[in-house]
Amino acid sequence: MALNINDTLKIIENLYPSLDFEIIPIEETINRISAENIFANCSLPKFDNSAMDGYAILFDDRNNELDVIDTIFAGDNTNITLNKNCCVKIMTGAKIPSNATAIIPKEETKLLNNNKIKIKNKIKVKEFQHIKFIGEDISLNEKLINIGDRINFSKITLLSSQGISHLKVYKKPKIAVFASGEELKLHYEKIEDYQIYNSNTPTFIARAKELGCEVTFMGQAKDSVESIKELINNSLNADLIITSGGVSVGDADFTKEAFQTLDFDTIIDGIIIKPGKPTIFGKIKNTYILNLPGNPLASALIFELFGRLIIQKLIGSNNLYHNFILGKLSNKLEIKKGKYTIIPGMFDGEYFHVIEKRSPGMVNVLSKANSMIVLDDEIEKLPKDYMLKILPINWKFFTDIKKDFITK
Ligand SMILES: Nc1nc2c(c(=O)[nH]1)N[C@H]1C(S)=C(S)[C@@H](COP(=O)(O)OP(=O)(O)OC[C@H]3O[C@@H](n4cnc5c(N)ncnc54)[C@H](O)[C@@H]3O)O[C@H]1N2
Ligand code: MOO
Repeated sequence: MALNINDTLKIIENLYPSLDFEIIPIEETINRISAENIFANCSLPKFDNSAMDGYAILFDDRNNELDVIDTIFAGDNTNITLNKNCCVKIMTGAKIPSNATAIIPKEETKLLNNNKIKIKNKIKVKEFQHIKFIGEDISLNEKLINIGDRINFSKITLLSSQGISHLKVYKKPKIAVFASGEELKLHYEKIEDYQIYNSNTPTFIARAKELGCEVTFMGQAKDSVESIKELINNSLNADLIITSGGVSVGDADFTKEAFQTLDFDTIIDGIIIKPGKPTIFGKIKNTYILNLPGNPLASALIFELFGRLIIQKLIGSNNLYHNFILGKLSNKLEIKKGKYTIIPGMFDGEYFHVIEKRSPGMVNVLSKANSMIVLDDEIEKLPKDYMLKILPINWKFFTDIKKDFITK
């Protein structure tokens, strides 16, 4: 029986695939998911230091002429204490004298002679100004990375600042992809007028790679149970098999039957959603299987809505839910009510423009879209400017239109 969208999401939320890990140099961890919590093993800054090139002084001496007793560079290992009316010349990042209570930038001082300075008139000095204090950035034992966090450049900042060279990350999940359909040919093959190119398989190979998976193309099944079974058997070392086509009720739709003969444990048999209702999800031993419909747009949208969440599980991410951005509908919209509906569109930063021509069998839709909305089954009409919850698909947030992005 077909499930509603919330039950489908709940099933995915409650999958607990077994995840393997490996330990790799941090330089290679980009886009991987951490399999360990990381705590700070040292405070940052490690010692009180200067934020400016200038002079470290005692705040109470700010109106006096000061003797320059030493110079401290970043990296110097010093242990200086200031006496009254003394100061040290100091560089940005250098350890300050233990009792210094202000740093005066060089340009706010005048040199009286080689060894004497005075803060220029009219300069207001605040106690502790331009001092970076021990631990104000990172405190000892602070949690820096959680299990399930995706590693990006800013996590690399944290790891390298702590002298951490290697990280335990989840192994990339193995995804096997194939399609079925007698009419299909691969894009590098010669085709006849009555045949079509298989665009779904390359799509899912590309998308799964983008999402951090190791992907294998398994080939293309003929419209026969035996042919599909052979590909399934060859794919069972994968964590997830993605297929498309052959899941509806046509005389040549054998995907379902082929899986059934192989101890397929059906988890989802149809989703009450448009497009993509005939979607099937299940498991053989430890391999999950997502049978998407053959229609290119239907399969791609179902993959974006549900398949991506399955992949979030398989890569070990702790981000297991869709997030959205609020934006306005650019023009009024009318749809047939009765089913939850996925609608692709282009969000320009303010307005969501529905892609008008969007039949489930089309291929020329998602390349024009960067996002989608999911409408409740009660909705029939939406007015222009209606506030939508927009789910990103292909979202880099650069645009081909020059915009003034400064907040004024
Ligand atoms: N009597 C009914 N017919 C259909 C129903 C239904 O409920 N009752 N559901 C429709 C819906 S909804 C969908 S979606 C499709 C799904 O069908 P299949 O998954 O069995 O897909 P196919 O029949 O194999 O193909 C459908 C369509 O997509 C093209 N296709 C298939 N694979 C690829 C590929 N890899 N690359 C590009 N295009 C592909 C195929 O040529 C067909 O045109 O069933 C409806 N029918
Ligand atoms: O999945 Mo179908 O029409 O809903 O393309």
